[in-house]
Amino acid sequence: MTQYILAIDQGTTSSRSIIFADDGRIVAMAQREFSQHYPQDGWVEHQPQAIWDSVVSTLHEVFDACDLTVDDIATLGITNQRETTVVWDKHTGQEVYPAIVWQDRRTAGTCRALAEDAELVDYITRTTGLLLDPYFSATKVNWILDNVEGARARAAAGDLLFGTIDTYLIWRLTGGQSHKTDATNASRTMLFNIHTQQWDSRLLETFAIPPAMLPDVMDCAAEFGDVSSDLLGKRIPIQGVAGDQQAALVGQACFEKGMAKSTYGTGCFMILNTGDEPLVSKNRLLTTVGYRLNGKVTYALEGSIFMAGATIQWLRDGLKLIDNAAETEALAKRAREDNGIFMVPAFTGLGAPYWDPDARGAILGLTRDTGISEIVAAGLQSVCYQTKDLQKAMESDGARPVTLRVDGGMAKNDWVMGFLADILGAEVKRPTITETTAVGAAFLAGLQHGIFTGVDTLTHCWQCDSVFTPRLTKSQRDTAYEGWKAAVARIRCS
Ligand SMILES: Nc1ncnc2c1ncn2[C@@H]1O[C@H](COP(=O)(O)OP(=O)(O)O)[C@@H](O)[C@H]1O
Ligand SMILES: O=P(O)(O)OC[C@H](O)CO
Repeated sequence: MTQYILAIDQGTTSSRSIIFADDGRIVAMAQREFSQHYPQDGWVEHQPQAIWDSVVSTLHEVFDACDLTVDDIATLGITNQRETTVVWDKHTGQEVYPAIVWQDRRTAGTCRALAEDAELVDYITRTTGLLLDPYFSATKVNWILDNVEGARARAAAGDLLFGTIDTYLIWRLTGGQSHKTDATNASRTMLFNIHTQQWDSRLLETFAIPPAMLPDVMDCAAEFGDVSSDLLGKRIPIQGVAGDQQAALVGQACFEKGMAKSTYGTGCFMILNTGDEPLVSKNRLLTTVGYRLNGKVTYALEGSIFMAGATIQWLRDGLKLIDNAAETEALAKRAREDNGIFMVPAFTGLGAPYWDPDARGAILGLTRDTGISEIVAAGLQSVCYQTKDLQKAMESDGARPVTLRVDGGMAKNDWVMGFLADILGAEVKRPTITETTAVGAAFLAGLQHGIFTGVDTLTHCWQCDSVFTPRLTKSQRDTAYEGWKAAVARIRCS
């Protein structure tokens, strides 16, 4: 008899619930967007209640979209936007402040001040694999405790809990019975020692965070608690959890050292499986937990690009050059080739490997015959050139990606994927199922539940939809990439 798995994918702009059959098929999906709040320049917040409401709505709607009932569901997996920070009262469940989102830069000053201590900066990188940056949860928790009246005293008294979105959802789904996270989400807090797999007491002291606020850290396939029967009418075990980018690594079946995936959504996150050893980057890539199964950690290198699909949104909403993202493909095909136009989409600075927060965007090489097609093509190409930067950084760290699997909204664009293969000089593979984050969460839950016996099951289920093969000669590729590097050099601030 077919077994069914429910996956919650709680992303930055929307929440999805997806039901998978045990052969990997998607049976039904429901999605809800929720509001983004920008209370000040550089601040990004979510209302935890709005996140919760969107999740609960999709949990009901996904059953409306198919013939199954909750009795058909064997297990539940969760994947989530990472780093986003919630602090709540453990007695009332009430958050003390809105969720501070991963994109929020309000703690940049704190990070700059701490960065004067070179030994601390080095300690953070050695211990957590991360860079001292507002992106991660640690300074966000510290900010809440410092800025919400009475919060520090309540935290010291043991009344407040901290969680990333997985933990917050587990807490609410279980009716406040379970305060847990998984090793991938913990590895994005800047409070977690990725070598010992423990919360780090020195960092908790540095960021003045009481240890009692922290969730227990579990494997990605583990017992996280049961969804309370009040919610869906039946208890369902939560048995798989991973941050969304790591869940995509799992969902893309990148289980061998050297396999990489790149997710092209709003931003782009490229993650390379580096096996048992945490490889320390000399090129400002992040070392992170890829997944942890049966207590065994598989490490990964990660490069984060802030503007991927968001560049296309800007072409649509900011410049109004296009009506929808899909149009870009036909326009780019019409663009003059080798036109020497480069767009550097540093709207909020540059991410990996530059980490240049003050850089700002530019379009270079305009001539009288530049038209909309050329500008659109340059926007699409910028995402590929940034991926090339990450590939180069990984290679220079001694970790050449041998396979690149792609997913996310932008991966649907054949022209972009073709150019990506051209500029990387490597094959790019797109799977049939592109909901890879949810696949990863469902797979982890199914693994713990005993529906799947091991990672080999997913390796065999993964199906390729398209392979994009490089067409440019090495010299054409090198010339194009030199042009990109020159353009980036023009806008760098640090
Ligand atoms: N055919 C396309 N060509 C280029 N970009 C696209 C295309 N379709 C969607 N996108 C871009 O992909 C993004 C949406 O991808 P998605 O994976 O849903 O993102 P997220 O999960 O971050 O919200 C949007 O920013 C959109 O501009
Ligand atoms: O929600 P997404 O897909 O934009 O992913 C966000 C990342 O997890 C942030 O690190």
